[in-house]
Amino acid sequence: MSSDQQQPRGPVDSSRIPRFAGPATFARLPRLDEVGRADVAVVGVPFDSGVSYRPGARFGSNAVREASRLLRPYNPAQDASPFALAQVADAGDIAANPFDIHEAVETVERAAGELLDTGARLMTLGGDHTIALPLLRAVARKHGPVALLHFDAHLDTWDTYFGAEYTHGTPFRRAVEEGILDTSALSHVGTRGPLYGKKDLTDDAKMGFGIVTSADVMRRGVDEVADQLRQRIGDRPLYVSIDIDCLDPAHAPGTGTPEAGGMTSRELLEILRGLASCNLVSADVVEVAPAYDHAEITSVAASHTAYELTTLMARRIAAERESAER
Ligand SMILES: N=C(N)NCCCC(=O)O
Ligand SMILES: [Zn+2]
Ligand SMILES: [Zn+2]
Repeated sequence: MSSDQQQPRGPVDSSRIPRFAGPATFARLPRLDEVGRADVAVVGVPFDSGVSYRPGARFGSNAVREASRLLRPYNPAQDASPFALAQVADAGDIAANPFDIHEAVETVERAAGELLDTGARLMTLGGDHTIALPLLRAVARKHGPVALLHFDAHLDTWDTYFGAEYTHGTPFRRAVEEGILDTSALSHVGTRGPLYGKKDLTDDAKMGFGIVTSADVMRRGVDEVADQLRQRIGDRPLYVSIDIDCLDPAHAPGTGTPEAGGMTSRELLEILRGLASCNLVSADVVEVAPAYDHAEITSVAASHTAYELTTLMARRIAAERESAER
């Protein structure tokens, strides 16, 4: 860090103020309005009007914030202190219309674009998976078509539900149609469970997606999977979208469309750590529905997932700053 730069303001000191006291921001970090600008803006999108089964992900953003109180400032798995490497701040919530999906999608795209215009990378806490589409639109407006790494039990490349084009099962088909994804670097990880027909898979492959199923992760192991993903992504601008239902219901019961046979939270976190060299430009963690959770199992997993993603972004920001100063 050059001497003229201010040190980032980190989390509240949990040895002085108990971590269960005070309002919850992500990881007890300052609010964006307290620090002015951020390198990584953690933003909530409490929207779940695009779900096909159990509702409730609108309460996910705040559940993840609450569960993130126990996060600590040093990440040993990545040997990095993310909140010292970069200014990470909680940007609050994007208020989207729960009764009008088209309007909500526009609101999320506009608000995300405004945050990106400040130079921040986004760590978004959902909300249901519908919100990935406007987030990708905003990111692609800045970076051009991006590589996508999508962790999910589901493909989310279906066409419509009840005639609706914007739902949590359709964001990535829309994104491919709109040309905002780099179709040479699209991967699903954690895929499993029953489909409507084989065509779901052939359509998905035609769009350019590669699939690493949850069984592949178990058989091949996390290091080999991460190596393969890293090779496919290269140095392209990368967006990572994590549907918490990529985890087994034992690791993430609090979600709207659970499927048996999923990854463990340990596998997810390890694969993410294996992406350390990638140019992660923004990310989301979605589909946490706390009403079906127990003992914060799901929101704790989601908060640690967001912490690993934030660490990846902070490390990349620090590396870019160093190479610019050289
Ligand atoms: N994105 C999530 N979580 N689920 C999509 C499931 C769509 C369906 O009900 O077929
Ligand atoms: Zn899913
Ligand atoms: Zn999904």
